[in-house]
Amino acid sequence: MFEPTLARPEAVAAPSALVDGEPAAPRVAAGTKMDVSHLDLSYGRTHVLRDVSLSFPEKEVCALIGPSGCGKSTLLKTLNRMNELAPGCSVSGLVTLDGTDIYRDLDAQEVRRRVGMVFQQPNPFPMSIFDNVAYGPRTHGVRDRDELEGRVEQALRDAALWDEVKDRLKRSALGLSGGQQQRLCIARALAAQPEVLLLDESTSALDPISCAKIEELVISLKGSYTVVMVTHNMLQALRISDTCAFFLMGEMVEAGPTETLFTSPTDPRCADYVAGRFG
Ligand SMILES: Nc1ncnc2c1ncn2[C@@H]1O[C@H](COP(=O)(O)OP(=O)(O)OP(=O)(O)O)[C@@H](O)[C@H]1O
Repeated sequence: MFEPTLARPEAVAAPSALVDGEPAAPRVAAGTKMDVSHLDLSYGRTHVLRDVSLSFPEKEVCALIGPSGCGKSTLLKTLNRMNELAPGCSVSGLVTLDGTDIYRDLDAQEVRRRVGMVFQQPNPFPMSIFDNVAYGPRTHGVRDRDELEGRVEQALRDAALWDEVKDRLKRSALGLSGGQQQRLCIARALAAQPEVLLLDESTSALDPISCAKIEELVISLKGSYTVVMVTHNMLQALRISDTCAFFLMGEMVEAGPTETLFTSPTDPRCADYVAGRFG
């Protein structure tokens, strides 16, 4: 076991700061689900994120784009404190969920329950389809069989997988196709009833049909969840995201409504990237 060396983030605009003895109101705009302010992150001596500030509007999809190694996945992991699991990681700045500082004022387990994550490669547990989806609720103390069954069915329906698996819930999840496995992983994340869903290149390992199903799924999830996704697929970002942020070498270069970012970006580096001239 290693000890994470996470530095306590220095609150830049701590929502819990006292002003004249009264708690200050959260300094995030209405409609903002998560907010990142002046975030810096290093792995040992490698400075990976530099003074990143970015807001994630509630119940919208935000795509993080940029060339390989620019820090997209690292930023994603700071949103549910997964970065703490990497040795030598230190972070400063402020990350809030509904205006609350997730590093100072929330427990890491609570953050990870409220902010779920799905990875690039489908990673179902070697257990039944039912047990995969029930895993989160069980971990959070749900024991009642009816409640568990209800949660599993709802999550599988939300992940557009119920009809394909309802007759084989006791069979191994490893027998599903890659695309089905990834939707199962989304169902597993949804069963924990998160408020935010992080998708880290979650379609890049899939065939085009499975990829299209996940894209449809993400579109259907907005309205219920706030989604932040990392993608290398510009067309995918254009198809399914509402807002988009372009990163380069650890800096957030430009962010805004996806259509604006793709049709009339202000920064020439962003213009070159979305036009496919590099990356
Ligand atoms: N656990 C870690 N320890 C040390 N360095 C890391 C770690 N994770 C990532 N890095 C480094 O941080 C930088 C950003 O990596 P990150 O994975 O966030 O980039 P990315 O934009 O998501 O890249 P890609 O698109 O290729 O997935 C890279 O230089 C990477 O080598």
